[in-house]
Amino acid sequence: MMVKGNILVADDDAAIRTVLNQALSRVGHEVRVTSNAATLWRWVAAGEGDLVITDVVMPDENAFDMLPRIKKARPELPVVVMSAQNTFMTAIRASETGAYEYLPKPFDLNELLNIVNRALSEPRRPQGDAQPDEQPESMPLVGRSAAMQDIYRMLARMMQTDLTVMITGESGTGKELVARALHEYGRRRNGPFVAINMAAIPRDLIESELFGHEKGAFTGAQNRSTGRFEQAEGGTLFLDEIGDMPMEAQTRLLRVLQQGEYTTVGGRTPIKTDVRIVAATNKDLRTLINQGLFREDLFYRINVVPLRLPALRERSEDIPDLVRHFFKQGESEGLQTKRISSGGIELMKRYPWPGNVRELENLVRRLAALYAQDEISAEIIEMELKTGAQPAVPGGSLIPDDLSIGQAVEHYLQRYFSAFGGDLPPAGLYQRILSEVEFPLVLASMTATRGNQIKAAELLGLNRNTLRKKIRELGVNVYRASKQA
Ligand SMILES: Nc1ncnc2c1ncn2[C@@H]1O[C@H](COP(=O)(O)OP(=O)(O)OP(=O)(O)O)[C@@H](O)[C@H]1O
Repeated sequence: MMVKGNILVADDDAAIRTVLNQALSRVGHEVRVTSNAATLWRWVAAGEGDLVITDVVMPDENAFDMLPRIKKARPELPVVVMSAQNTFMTAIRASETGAYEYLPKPFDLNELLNIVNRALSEPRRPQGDAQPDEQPESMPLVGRSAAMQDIYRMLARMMQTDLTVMITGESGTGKELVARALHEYGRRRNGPFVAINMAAIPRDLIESELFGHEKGAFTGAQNRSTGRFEQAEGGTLFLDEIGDMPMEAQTRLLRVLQQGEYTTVGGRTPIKTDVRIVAATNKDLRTLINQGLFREDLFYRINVVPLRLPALRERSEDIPDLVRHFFKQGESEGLQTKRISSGGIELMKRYPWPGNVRELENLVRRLAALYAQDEISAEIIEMELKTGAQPAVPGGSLIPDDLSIGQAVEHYLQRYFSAFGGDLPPAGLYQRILSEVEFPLVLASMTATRGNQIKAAELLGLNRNTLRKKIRELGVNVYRASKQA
């Protein structure tokens, strides 16, 4: 159902005013438009309008500076903020200053109409306190692609809540970074952020790590120990690789989520807990549920807000920003800042990045550390990316079809050594080359068996546990198709 309202529009761009005026009037709203902040403020102060749509940067005032005043004068007036500066911080500021919704420009008119309709039909209540916060000097998340815009908006919304967030995405897409941002910009920022990686802890110790144990609870438990839940009290607990959580620990976790309390291993007294849970996985939990390895009821409890981080190849337009960001980071640690030639950037945009942002970060650091020249040429990028390139890349392979594996490696090594002139490459070459061959091998086998580890192990002639270990070490990820968000 469409609710009609009186809408105030402020934007110094006449074309946007016209478009909004027409679109909103057509569906029956009353619309008033202005090109400046002063007029908008006059209307708002006079009690006019049921909803405001405003641009951020206007000639006389920035909407973010005006928003606290609007919220103070008219706490129930929803304000939709539009901006062409589509960064993480814009979304965060919009949310912190109490904007109803943030829309990166260019926006979709239908989306805007939906937001307007939603804002006008929701029961009126004041949203979020305006808290004029100091701007952090650096942004935690880099990238302005449409895919990242969606993430920023979702994050901005989630920061004002304590809802459980479930982050999915391939290895290296920034799941941990996002979990930290949720904490550091959210309302629990003054509490602790505690991270625990289920894949990195021996399975039989996970329960005790999470919930703590009493003295003598099991062999080797010589003292009482606090768990991560207790350490995270009042803050955020990040459960990384939650798909690797053993069943018993899952049962305990479910109880915490249902009842807000838990007992330590070997303990009797229930302990109340106030912890926000953020979980992450690069596995498809639905597959694990089907295999009986993950509790379905727990899944529904933690999948309250699913957030799917895009793979880097789905947002290759962010690569130049990321490259600049990582060179700058390296610079603050004493590495040389460099540029990558436009041809080099093009190659990087076509590369599939199986290790996602982490792989890109490593490459940029390697370039900063290993090469003397200011501008990194396309040839160097081609050579550096070559071992990771997979034959079936859309847009063309970098390796000729008729090359054997041995020839390809030989070819790579020749160019690799020559890139160092007379010097030797860094130590550890044997393992590096082997794992670069292992990666595509394991990935191809897992893809061919559609992620079935038993079949892939058989195909490779490896023990299942060995394969599991390799998958983890190499960061192989085959659950590409799990679209959830
Ligand atoms: N949008 C981004 N902007 C800047 N840096 C990023 C971004 N995304 C990821 N990174 C960087 O890439 C690296 C990998 O990110 P992170 O560890 O958060 O990934 P992950 O998805 O948790 O990986 P895994 O599943 O392997 O644990 C980190 O160094 C992180 O700082």
